[in-house]
Amino acid sequence: MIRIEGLRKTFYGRGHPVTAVDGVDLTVAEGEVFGVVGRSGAGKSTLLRCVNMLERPDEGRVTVDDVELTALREDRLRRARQGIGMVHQHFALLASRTAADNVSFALEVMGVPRRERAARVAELLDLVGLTDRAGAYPAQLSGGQKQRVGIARALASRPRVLLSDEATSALDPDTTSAILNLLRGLTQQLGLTILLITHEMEVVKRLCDAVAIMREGRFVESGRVDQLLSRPGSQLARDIFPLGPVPTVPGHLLYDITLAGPVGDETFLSDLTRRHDLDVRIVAGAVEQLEAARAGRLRIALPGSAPGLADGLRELRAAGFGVEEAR
Ligand SMILES: Nc1ncnc2c1ncn2[C@@H]1O[C@H](COP(=O)(O)OP(=O)(O)OP(=O)(O)O)[C@@H](O)[C@H]1O
Repeated sequence: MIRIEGLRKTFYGRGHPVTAVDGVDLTVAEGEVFGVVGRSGAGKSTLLRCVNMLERPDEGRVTVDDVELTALREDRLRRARQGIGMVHQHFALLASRTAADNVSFALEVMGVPRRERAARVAELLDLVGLTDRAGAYPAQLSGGQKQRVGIARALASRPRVLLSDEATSALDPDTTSAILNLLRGLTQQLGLTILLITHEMEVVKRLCDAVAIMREGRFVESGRVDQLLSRPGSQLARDIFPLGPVPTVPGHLLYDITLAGPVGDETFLSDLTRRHDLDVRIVAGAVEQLEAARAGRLRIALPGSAPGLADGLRELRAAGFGVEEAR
């Protein structure tokens, strides 16, 4: 549904040129939620803005729903953009218009006749669960309600693709959770494809099927969440399940075990004890049901001199667990 090939964008301001996006390839399948995560300045916003061509890339191709946007002139591009909705971190609502009128304004801009607008606005507000606040102004709405208006407005043109720029970053955890549920529901209900940028691991956990970690304009890791988590040395696993500083446990060696996908089974601990006579201590850990898979990481301490140690670790790796010495 979205295909990005060899994308590059450099800004030439005062001082050094900054290559914000430095050769990115990305495919998002229809109905998939793809998250790009990374710290501030990694190039996430620039990448997103290149997808709807608010920013013209210097190199590379962007194809959305089989239309190559990078090949279009401005007039055709304007039409193609209607197939791409955009949700913003700070909602970008018009303060002088009610929730209903904010959504209606998007329809007006698209040239939808006045007599059709009211019914469509009602339908959109219902979709985001905001029918009872239709007449409220943005200042009278909570952050979550404002974002619901933002989402309704983004869906006004019946887009097949939604771009989300930190949609939940300004919201508290409960509201974030409700908005993530709403977005997940919309992918199922409307068959939407979502490309989102975020710095919140919660968004990856609750919403994303696939993810890319962006650093200095490049993807350092990308793929389906369940597959990335089960890859040895996965940065994503470390980011989602941070285990903190490594303590010293006298006489023991510490290992970080990653469980994901089919190996969501924690009986391995009792297996290590029973079959290899290892005294296992759990030092830190978290296991959760994510949208993409059941996954987690455990830091365990094993006696360094135990005869069964090498066999036990070999067996864990053979069973598909990620096993690394804790660092
Ligand atoms: N219009 C611009 N002119 C000059 N430099 C820019 C412009 N837009 C972005 N940059 C630079 O490009 C780099 C990437 O910025 P970008 O906003 O894409 O990163 P980001 O990962 O989205 O960060 P944040 O989450 O803070 O927005 C930064 O070094 C930024 O200063």
